[in-house]
Amino acid sequence: MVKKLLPIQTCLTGKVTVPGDKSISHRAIIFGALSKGRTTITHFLDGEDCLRTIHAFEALGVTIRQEGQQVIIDSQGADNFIEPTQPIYLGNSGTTARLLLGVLAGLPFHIALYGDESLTRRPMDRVVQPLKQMGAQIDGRENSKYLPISVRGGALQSIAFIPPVKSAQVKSAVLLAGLFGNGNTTVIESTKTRDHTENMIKAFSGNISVQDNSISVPSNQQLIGTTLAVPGDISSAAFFLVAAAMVPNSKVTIEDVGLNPTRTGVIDVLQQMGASIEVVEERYIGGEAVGSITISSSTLHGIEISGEVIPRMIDEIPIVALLATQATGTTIIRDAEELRYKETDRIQTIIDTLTKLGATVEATTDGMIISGESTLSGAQVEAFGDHRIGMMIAVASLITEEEVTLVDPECINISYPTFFEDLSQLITS
Ligand SMILES: O=C(O)C1=C[C@@H](OP(=O)(O)O)[C@@H](O)[C@H](O)C1
Ligand SMILES: C=C(OP(=O)(O)O)C(=O)O
Repeated sequence: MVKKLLPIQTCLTGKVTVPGDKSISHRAIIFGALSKGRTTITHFLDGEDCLRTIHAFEALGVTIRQEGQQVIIDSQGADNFIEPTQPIYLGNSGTTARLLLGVLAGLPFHIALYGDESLTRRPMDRVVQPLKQMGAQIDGRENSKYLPISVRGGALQSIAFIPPVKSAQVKSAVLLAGLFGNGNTTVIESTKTRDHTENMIKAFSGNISVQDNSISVPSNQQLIGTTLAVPGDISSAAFFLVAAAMVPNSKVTIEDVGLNPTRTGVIDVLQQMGASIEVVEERYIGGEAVGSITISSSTLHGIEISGEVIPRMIDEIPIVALLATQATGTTIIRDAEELRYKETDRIQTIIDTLTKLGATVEATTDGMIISGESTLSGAQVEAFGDHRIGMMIAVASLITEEEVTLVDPECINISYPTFFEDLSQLITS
């Protein structure tokens, strides 16, 4: 399919609530399935990736009822899981693959996993290596680096692990496996990554200790089902934050959005670039800060983006790169090599896409250099099946001189099925 996207004639105004956080939605299903009793989730992200996590736990015999954004899980915990007779399909979802591997490592089953073309290219050895160290038998393509992968799990040994990559998925996989260990499992991070797994273990009445960047979880815990409201996804909100900052005379408020400090790097970076943003933290749900963000069109300048902020905004780098094309001066992004291991090599796909739209962008090994204040032009562009690149193109099309044709808009359903409706609701007629 192709979608024709017209430049905006007016501005963006109003309020919007974005769908539930993808990372929290995945974890709510996983911990609901591992717990005893009923878990009720509201504002669940009804996107393709999170549906893969639901299907994986259904394959393990868990009863899950989904009606749009409400999900009810009835489970008796992992002791009652059953061995699936068919391989489990993970679609495009890296989070499902890596967190599920952590759970399967502790189950007395033989289970095979496979994914779509993109997921089949993404590295799994980052979780396979520590899980093997804990005692799971795992076998996959190219020395267990890639899917398809099969797991023979069981009783595990608890370990202390320092992830070689800055990844919440790796941390979470090891902590999940730690629940099936024989003592305390500890993960020590060099740079803090999103901490939704830690918050959720507490929300499900579990024990976890967090001291700076060292996280320890004891084994043999009985998690208890709970009721959870998922905050809006700041990674989805970022597309509207950038759109409002770029399009003259705009002012947009995103309500009920997650403001967990391990995720708000995009707010810090937009502020440093000169954006006029007001953040109001209103409440905590399940250990997660929630509030509203208001942003107005702003005069922007280039900055250097590197270091500890990178994991706090890793999925927002494509849309921030677009914003940098509209800022004066140069923006340099460093320490972001992890972008090469996402749904696409995002350093390459950002460069290819923005260059095709007329921007001046250069790749480096761990980031990019963006020269500011380009006039963007219309073109036929592809998202390469990557939802974040698809939404970046849609936002770029608001300010191009001519029409943009987006070749594969359906990939946006992976994380934001109602993206185009929510965007058009903000466009003032
Ligand atoms: O833990 C998570 O839910 C996620 C962690 C990040 O990946 P890494 O852990 O690979 O950095 C992020 O890019 C992904 O969208 C979701
Ligand atoms: C990288 C992403 O997700 P995942 O790793 O779950 O595929 C993303 O949503 O941008």
